Amino acid sequence: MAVNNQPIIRLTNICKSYGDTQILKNINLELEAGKFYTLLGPSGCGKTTILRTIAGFTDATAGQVFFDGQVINDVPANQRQLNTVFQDYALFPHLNVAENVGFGLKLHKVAKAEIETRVQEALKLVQLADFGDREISEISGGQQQRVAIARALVMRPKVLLLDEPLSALDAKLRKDMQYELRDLQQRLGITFLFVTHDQEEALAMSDEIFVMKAGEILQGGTPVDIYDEPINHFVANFIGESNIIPGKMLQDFEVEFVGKRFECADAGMRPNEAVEIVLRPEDLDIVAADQGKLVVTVDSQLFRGNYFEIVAYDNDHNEWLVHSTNPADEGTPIGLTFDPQDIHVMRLNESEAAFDARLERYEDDDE
Ligand SMILES: Nc1ncnc2c1ncn2[C@@H]1O[C@H](COP(=O)(O)OP(=O)(O)OP(=O)(O)O)[C@@H](O)[C@H]1O
Repeated sequence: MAVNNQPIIRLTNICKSYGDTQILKNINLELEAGKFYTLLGPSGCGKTTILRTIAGFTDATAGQVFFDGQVINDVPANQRQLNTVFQDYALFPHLNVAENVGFGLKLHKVAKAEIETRVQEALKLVQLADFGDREISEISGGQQQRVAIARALVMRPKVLLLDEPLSALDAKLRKDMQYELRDLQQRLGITFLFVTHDQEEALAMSDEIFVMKAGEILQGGTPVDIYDEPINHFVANFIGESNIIPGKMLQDFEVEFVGKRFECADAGMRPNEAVEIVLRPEDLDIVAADQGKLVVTVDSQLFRGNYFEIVAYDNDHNEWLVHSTNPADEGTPIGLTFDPQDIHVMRLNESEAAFDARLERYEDDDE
């Protein structure tokens, strides 16, 4: 028997332009069934346009949208087996909670008794079982957000598209909802494609993240892969905090920066190739100045609750961010040490495909 392992959603070479402005540039992505995916990128990079193209609210200028192996470019939005949760929830203020959730089923002429059962089921999933009779104006922002999710889930979609659904919530509620959404996705086992410009949210919730910039997907991968091995300056800078320092690859597993040679875990570049190195602030340890692999001078610091964030400069005027459990004295030199494995070396203009191929090649060589 054939095993169905094709992606539930596949985009091939999707382009979108408004007039002369190209908004999406050759987007290719695949979503497997049952996983939590996130499109992450700054405002205006095209995240919503990708969601709208998948949902059928926007036509691509070129390229194909596949759902379960079938091209769906010409399938109207209301006939696609997916639902969208919008940023502003788009609830109907004149309908109560249950009526809002059951609206789509009523439109599809589902029998009244079945609507009632499915609405109750959906409200239970989002922990609002007793709220069916409430007016929308009588529930909180977080509850409205859950009604919007219940309204989408009641249609039993195979894929749920979520466009910045947590952005209207305050920080505490937003965090609670991150857990709830992640838990809900795991319990239901349906595919979520979530849009956010909040990198912490993306790292916390996703099985896989696609990092976008100006209409392109720069890198896709698990949160750990993207955090540990960003392919370029933009991704390294956008995901987490990092020190990005110019350097030179001397040979495989040996890099030079701030005028010193260091062992590292990267390879496959040309000798003397200009590169950038990434060292995360939490991977740096402070020692006495004469014992450091590098010496930097402390410029300023902020107390962040469970650590001090120290800003320091080396002799080449590179800024270094260091997370430390102890404060440092401003204006004084300190030593920094780090594990060679924590140095990540990036080529200056490497595509994701070339990066992946190089990684594969030298990981094979290692064996
Ligand atoms: N109907 C339209 N006509 C012209 N330009 C549009 C239209 N819709 C979107 N755009 C432009 O396309 C670009 C991408 O918009 P999109 O909403 O996809 O970005 P986004 O990454 O979701 O941003 P945000 O995080 O701010 O929601 C923006 O520059 C936007 O102004």
